[in-house]
Amino acid sequence: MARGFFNVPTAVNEPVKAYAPGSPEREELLATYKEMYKSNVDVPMHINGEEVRTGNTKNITPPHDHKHVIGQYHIAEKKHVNEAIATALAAREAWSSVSWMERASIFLKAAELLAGPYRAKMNASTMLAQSKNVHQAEIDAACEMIDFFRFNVQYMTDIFKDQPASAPGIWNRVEYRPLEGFVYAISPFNFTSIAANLPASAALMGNVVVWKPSDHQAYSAQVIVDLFKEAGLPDGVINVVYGDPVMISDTVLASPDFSGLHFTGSTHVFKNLWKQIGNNIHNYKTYPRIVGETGGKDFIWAHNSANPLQIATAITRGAFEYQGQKCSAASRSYIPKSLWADVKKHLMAQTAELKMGSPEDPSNFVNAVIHEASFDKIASYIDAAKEDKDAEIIIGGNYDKSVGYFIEPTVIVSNSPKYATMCTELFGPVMTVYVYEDEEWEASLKLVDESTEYALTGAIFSTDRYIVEKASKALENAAGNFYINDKPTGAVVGQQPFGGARASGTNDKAGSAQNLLRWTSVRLIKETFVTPQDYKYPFLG
Ligand SMILES: NC(=O)c1ccc[n+]([C@@H]2O[C@H](COP(=O)([O-])OP(=O)(O)OC[C@H]3O[C@@H](n4cnc5c(N)ncnc54)[C@H](O)[C@@H]3O)[C@@H](O)[C@H]2O)c1
Ligand SMILES: N[C@@H](CCC=O)C(=O)O
Repeated sequence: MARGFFNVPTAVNEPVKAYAPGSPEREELLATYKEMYKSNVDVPMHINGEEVRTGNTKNITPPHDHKHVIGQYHIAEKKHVNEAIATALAAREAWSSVSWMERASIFLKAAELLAGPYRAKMNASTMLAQSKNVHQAEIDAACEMIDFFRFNVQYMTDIFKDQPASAPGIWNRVEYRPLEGFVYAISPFNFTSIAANLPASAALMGNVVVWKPSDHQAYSAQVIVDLFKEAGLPDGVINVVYGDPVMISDTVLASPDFSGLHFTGSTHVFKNLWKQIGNNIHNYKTYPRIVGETGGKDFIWAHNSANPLQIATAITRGAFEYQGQKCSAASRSYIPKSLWADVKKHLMAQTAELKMGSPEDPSNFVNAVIHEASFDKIASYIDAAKEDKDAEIIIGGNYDKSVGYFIEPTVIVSNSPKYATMCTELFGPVMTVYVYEDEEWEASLKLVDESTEYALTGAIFSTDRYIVEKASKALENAAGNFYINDKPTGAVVGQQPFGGARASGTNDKAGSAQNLLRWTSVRLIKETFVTPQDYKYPFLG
């Protein structure tokens, strides 16, 4: 019961810890990693707050050390998915009517727990099972997740404040109801923070959720569940199931109470889910909300007024951090001929310094790609580039999966702007460069715009403001997150709301009020204080 118009704490970004040698945070994190490496974790599903173990399990193995089993997770049969749906619906009445401050408090508490006692666990599980280095784990699993919780609370109250005008004698108001039914959250392997945010953003707005994490993120998903529980999230609000994504999705999407999909993952999976929802549309009680952030083929475009060292640095960080497994990762570059020799020189120098190996050694900048299927796919494109006359590998090109799924940061130069690796999302540490004639810079912008189906992130480099303006205009639909003189990765909640259009998603901007609005169904209430009792217009006399 609210007895006041409360202000929530002003959201601020969680400072990124440095983990410098000898620092207490580094010692705690590496000790936690070592402990988890030996732990043999048993990850259950979570339905109505109960841990559900089916005995039907799959192993969890570090991508950089895939012969070592660090635990297992339990997978669902159809009946568990139906239980998760029924449980969510049973929890809905209490959760949807509890005051928003109670919901806000839970997620604000989760933010503080994660900033403190859960930080090392969340980061270490992400390093271990998703193969992120210390810095990549910290900016994702700790800071971005904390930011999602804090900023979403603030955005929720900003939304609530948006109220209509009222003419004399009446009071118009809107209430932001949760959707009628339940939300289905499907999350990817690559960002622990996204995995937490997909169910949490819907739950914050009063919805109940069935959450299917990626199999490859199960370890840190368990830490997220523990965090929510300790923060006070009631049983049944977020229910977690693992297993066959097709069976789980078929079951969920067959429910008449399905009211929203919050998806992040690849484009083809999202398109198929959309189609399936369309085919089932006559069965649903309400039109489901569909929010999906999907694939990308993110670009770096440079003009000859740009600084070659800055371009090379943007490629090294933008393409190779987290092994190119960010949806925002740069994977195609367009460089003017007059700058290419310098850019190449800096790129060779920088990539020569990159160390590759287990995240347990913080000096390793590059770790392993997520699983064998991904490794094999990336390796096959590298092999093709070794043969193709249109392509030349100038950096990297080696790979080895004997211990972990390691692929060297690789740079391909292609003389064809439509070469396969200029257009296809590989989701690995591969950058393809197309060198264009300086005077053809306008035509090269057209190539950037038209070479792929995606429009997620992109970066342009120039010191000439006329060029910056022209390129920004020419590429206005080519990226939902557009960067000027900076790499195209590393969006920060509250600063760069994230998402793309075209085949990259519905662009509902994770970490923004726009996203939260999708999880509400507005009820307008008009109350008249002096209710008319005479139907006649004045001119009728
Ligand atoms: N735009 C963004 O914000 C964003 C952010 C992160 C990742 N991504 C994209 O995600 C992809 C990488 O993540 P991934 O490998 O985990 O993606 P993925 O599509 O393989 O899996 C994502 C989720 O969908 C599930 N899934 C897989 N097949 C399914 C099916 N047939 N039906 C229902 N669910 C299914 C998976 O189990 C997982 O939970 C890349 O394409 C990347 O660009 C996009
Ligand atoms: N928001 C992240 C990317 C998330 C997708 O994988 C970034 O901006 O780098």
